[in-house]
Amino acid sequence: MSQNKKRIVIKIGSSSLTSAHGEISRRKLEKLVDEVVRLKDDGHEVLLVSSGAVAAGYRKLGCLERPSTLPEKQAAASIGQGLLMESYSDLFLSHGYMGSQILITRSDFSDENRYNNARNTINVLLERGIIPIVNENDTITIDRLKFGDNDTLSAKVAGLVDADQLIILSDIDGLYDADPRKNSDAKLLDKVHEITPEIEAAAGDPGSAVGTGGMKSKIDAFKISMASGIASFLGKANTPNIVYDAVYGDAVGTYFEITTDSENLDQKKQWIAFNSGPEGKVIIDHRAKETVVDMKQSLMPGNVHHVTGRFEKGAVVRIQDLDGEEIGLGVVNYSSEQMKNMINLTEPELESYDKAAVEQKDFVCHLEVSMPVGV
Ligand SMILES: Nc1ncnc2c1ncn2[C@@H]1O[C@H](COP(=O)(O)OP(=O)(O)O)[C@@H](O)[C@H]1O
Ligand SMILES: N[C@@H](CCC(=O)OP(=O)(O)O)C(=O)O
Repeated sequence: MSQNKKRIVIKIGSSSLTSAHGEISRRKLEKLVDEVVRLKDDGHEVLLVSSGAVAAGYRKLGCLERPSTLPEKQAAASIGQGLLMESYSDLFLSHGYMGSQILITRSDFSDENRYNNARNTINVLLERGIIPIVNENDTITIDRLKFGDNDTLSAKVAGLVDADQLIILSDIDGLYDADPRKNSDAKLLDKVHEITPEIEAAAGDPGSAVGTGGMKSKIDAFKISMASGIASFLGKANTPNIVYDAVYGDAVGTYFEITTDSENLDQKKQWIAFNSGPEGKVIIDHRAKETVVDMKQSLMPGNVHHVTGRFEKGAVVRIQDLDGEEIGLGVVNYSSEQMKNMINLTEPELESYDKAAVEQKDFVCHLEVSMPVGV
């Protein structure tokens, strides 16, 4: 990749793509496509995470307003996703570019092989100049297994493809220090280096009937992107040239900047922290906690106090202290049964277990990502 060529992930929300009647607005789609085309013409790689399937489909399903039951939303998405892709494909082709559809479920990401496979596929598309268009596979995913909103999905996808920038477009021109609907004095924050508890408290619910995540889910997304070392931006979708200006640093909106102090989890740790879905718990005492967190050493078999749940070697588990406080997540080198067997062994007896229980390279500390990991 040449010095100025960037890999950019752009997420656009339902409210920014649909008309007041809830159907896809051709004008809004054209504006977005025009901006993506400008970036492509400049040589950048662009991936879109586009919402809008439910909003685009519910009227054609015969519902007068956005449905609230899961089966109806899924049926609406089944209609709307096709319409959405048809419009994107037509528009990109009219500029000489090709779009491609990628529908993802959370279980695709919780399986490390499928996660890596998704990365390889998307890399091929991006390297060949295609514009991958990602959405959650709404039609078949059951509620419990949903990403739920496309904000966090976009941050996870940005991490997956090792993007240089994540741009989230919404119906508001950035992050305010209070919910602007409830506080007329709320001020736009143009730069954020850290998601503080104050910022979390200021982030409220969706601003429209078609939006799902609100500012809360955007903040969760920015926590993920920042922990993954990805510079990010939040701005208003209908501002002229917003995407282009966001890439070149001149846009009105909120820039989430990466500093030298920022965490920059490698891809394995990103997968452990944000995608894996932990299976059981390994409980350790306070001395072992110091070893793992402060001294940054691996967790040895002798450090394991007890385990709960069943897991196999290679699983991701929650690591907690004796008070039940979450320390982090890690990949275990032994199954739960093996760990239960090793607990009452003496030092010499433990010598037959020559591997760490959890290696430091496979451990993500809760503090490193300033959020409960594995959610
Ligand atoms: N602190 C805040 N700063 C900006 N917007 C906020 C804040 N708290 C709540 N919001 C609301 O979040 C909305 C954007 O989220 P959402 O409706 O889910 O949009 P989208 O469909 O673009 O994902 C804004 O319209 C705004 O009303
Ligand atoms: N996957 C759903 C959108 C879910 C979602 O996050 O919506 P939004 O809050 O508008 O970004 C759809 O395409 O309708």
